Amino acid sequence: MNVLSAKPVFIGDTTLRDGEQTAGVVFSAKEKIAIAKKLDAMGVHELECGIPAMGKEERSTIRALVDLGLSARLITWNRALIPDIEASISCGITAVDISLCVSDIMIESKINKSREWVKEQLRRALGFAKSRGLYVCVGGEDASRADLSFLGELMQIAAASGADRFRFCDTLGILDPFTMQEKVAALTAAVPQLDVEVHAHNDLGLATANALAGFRGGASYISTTVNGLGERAGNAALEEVVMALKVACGIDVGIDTRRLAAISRLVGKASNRGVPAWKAVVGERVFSHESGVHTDGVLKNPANYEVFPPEEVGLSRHIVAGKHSGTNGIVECYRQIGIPLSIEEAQKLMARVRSASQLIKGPLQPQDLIRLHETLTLAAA
Ligand SMILES: CC(=O)SCCNC(=O)CCNC(=O)[C@H](O)C(C)(C)COP(=O)(O)OP(=O)(O)OC[C@H]1O[C@@H](n2cnc3c(N)ncnc32)[C@H](O)[C@@H]1OP(=O)(O)O
Ligand SMILES: O=C(O)CCC(=O)C(=O)O
Repeated sequence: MNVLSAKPVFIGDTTLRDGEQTAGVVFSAKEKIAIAKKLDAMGVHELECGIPAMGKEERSTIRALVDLGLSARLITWNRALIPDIEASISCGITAVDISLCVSDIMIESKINKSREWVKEQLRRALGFAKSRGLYVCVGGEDASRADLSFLGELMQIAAASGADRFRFCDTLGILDPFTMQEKVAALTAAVPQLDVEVHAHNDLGLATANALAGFRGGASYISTTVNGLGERAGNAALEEVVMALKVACGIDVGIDTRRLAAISRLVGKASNRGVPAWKAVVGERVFSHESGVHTDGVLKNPANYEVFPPEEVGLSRHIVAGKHSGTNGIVECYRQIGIPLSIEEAQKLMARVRSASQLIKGPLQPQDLIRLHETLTLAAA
């Protein structure tokens, strides 16, 4: 049992906010409702569901999501501006993320303000939200490039003004997991009274690793999106985070993992961003075996080459006949189409399977296997 398993961990999924911010992606209200219902049914703890400041249409979708009465907490994204928070309240929302730029580069060259302004605006916006009884997460945009002592100061202000948690954002996806763990650990040690969320982007392909590193550093909330959708290279993927916590860290976050493939397909379709066949955890072919040594091992015991059974995430196993097949794999492929083979027959077929696969540059389909089997029978006649 991993030592971390005693620590509570909550998944805050932002497919409907950061996921939809993927350039060119739009979810209809119907799609947002379908995605939210499925995420809720599988046990995701919190859904960041949109940005009320965007306008009437977005607010009407958020209201419809509120009306669903889901078990998951619904939270909206807001700039540290009172009208943004008022727009959230008008949707019936009871939890808000109040976002502030916290790195000097963004404070100076994006919002054209000062650290003092950020501190003051935090007090003002947070004070307003708390006076309206809202659950508040303070979002530290670009926290990974911010001065750590300034972050600590902001977190102290946030805690003293009643914030419920602080979101540490690696907005540009620049951290390595070791640095992520160190930074989050320093902040959770400095301000232990405030829950921390880790929000990791995937610009260097490290989002999932960084999400887990943030958790190891003391974060109790992990921000995810289905399929890792999100700004630029995306966010830490829900399916990767949940399964990595389960398999690599021994932590069950209470999410029904058997529904991961289905939610992945739903979001893939709604976002018009197909899921690559080799996508970690949920790709259609991540439980496909062709290579002789691997297939033989899997047929004897799937645990030889599968980190968890495919059914655990709603997928199934495929044994494929192709260029790298061995005898035992070929016997299995023929067995699956109702043709029992002896080892000698499989050995004879192996060279033909290899050549055919090289010719078509891919795996053999049942009709190809039947045709090759006929050539074998003819040769024997
Ligand atoms: C890292 C992230 O993913 S943060 C989430 C970002 N998501 C989005 O931007 C998607 C939705 N956004 C929108 O619909 C629009 O940008 C809106 C409604 C939020 C704002 O629209 P506009 O008022 O037209 O402003 P515009 O988008 O051009 O510029 C952003 C403004 O917000 C300000 N701003 C940015 N972040 C913050 C913040 N955390 N707190 C306060 N103000 C902020 C900027 O300084 C800029 O204001 P300025 O024009 O006075 O300099
Ligand atoms: O400020 C926040 O709460 C989140 C912003 C965000 O999505 C990011 O910084 O990547």
